[in-house]
Amino acid sequence: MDSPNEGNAFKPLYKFYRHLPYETFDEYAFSPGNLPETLNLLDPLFPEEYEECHPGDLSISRYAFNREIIDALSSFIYDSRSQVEVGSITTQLESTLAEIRIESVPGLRIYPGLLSPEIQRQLIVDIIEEYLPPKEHLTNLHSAYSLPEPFNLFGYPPDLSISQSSSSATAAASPTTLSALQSRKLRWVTLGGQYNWTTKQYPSWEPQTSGFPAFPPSLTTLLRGTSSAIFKSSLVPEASIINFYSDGDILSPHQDIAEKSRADLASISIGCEAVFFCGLDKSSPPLQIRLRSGDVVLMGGQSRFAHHGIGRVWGHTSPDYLTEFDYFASVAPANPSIKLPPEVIDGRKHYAEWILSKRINLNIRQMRD
Ligand SMILES: O=C(O)CCC(=O)C(=O)O
Ligand SMILES: [Fe+2]
Repeated sequence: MDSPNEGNAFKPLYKFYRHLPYETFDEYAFSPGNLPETLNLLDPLFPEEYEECHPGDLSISRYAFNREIIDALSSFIYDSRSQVEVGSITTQLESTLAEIRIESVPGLRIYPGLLSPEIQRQLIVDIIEEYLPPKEHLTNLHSAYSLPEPFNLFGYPPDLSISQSSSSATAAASPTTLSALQSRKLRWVTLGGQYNWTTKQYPSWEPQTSGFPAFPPSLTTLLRGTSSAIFKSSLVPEASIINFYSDGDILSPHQDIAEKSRADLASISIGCEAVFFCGLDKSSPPLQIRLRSGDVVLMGGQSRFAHHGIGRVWGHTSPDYLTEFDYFASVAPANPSIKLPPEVIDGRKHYAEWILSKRINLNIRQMRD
């Protein structure tokens, strides 16, 4: 058995980033040459800075956003919400799309800022209003608490009391409030094939059988579209874990190996900034990648089973286009035939404030070949 610290080159980096002020992190990202050798921070928006210190380790491709790409990205909004303005998605036509590959972690691909502000806002609305409420979509809270049904994170007064679940074997969960769930207690929700965190397995039943929540169609549209137009990836989205992070949170190093497929894993970042660690083995310092809202990371090839984790999240670093209330008021629901109850519409005024200090990560997986 591995002794936890021996040969673990990730550990000192967690320690380093833990108390690093955001301003210093930001400075380091612009001057990786000034960093101690183990700190090779890659800022995907400015890969040339990194390339200067690690010549030959990056390959950077830049493409113009063409019609096929824009159509693929906007179909996420168009398909389900036919009348919605596409806004800045079309302005992306004038910009370029970067794909960054890293020699030292083969198969890893980074697409900085791929998802437009519209898509990010849509995802936030869908997560709160479509993905969290169904009770089949398990969260870290279900085993400990009796959650209101449907579980609308902002659909009830914040002081709503949340009692311990009767089946909860743990005395650890004392009664709490909705506002505590919003601020730190909600850590993850699972979509599609429900990963079991205890057995570390996916269920053996097949999609389409009863009790198996369908993978959200809107997310499938987004992933399929981008996979064919941009990623050239065969990923079939079947299961997703959505992580909710707050200021200072980390995610310990791990490998995602429960899937019986080598298909790429797609990972979307929304909200606050983070540093992502990724390396093929634990005994060498991992690559450290600055992740911002709208960035997409694909873990394919050898990197699919790489060791990775989140070194730290910095609160209050979400972009302005997510933190203004007005933007959320106008987002249509994924399913236009569902009329939103007034308390959900009213609750939207809290989304912008919530995302100001949150990082959301959606990682999307194929369970088996
Ligand atoms: O938050 C991230 O970017 C990574 C999340 C992750 O690795 C996981 O949920 O397995
Ligand atoms: Fe992971």
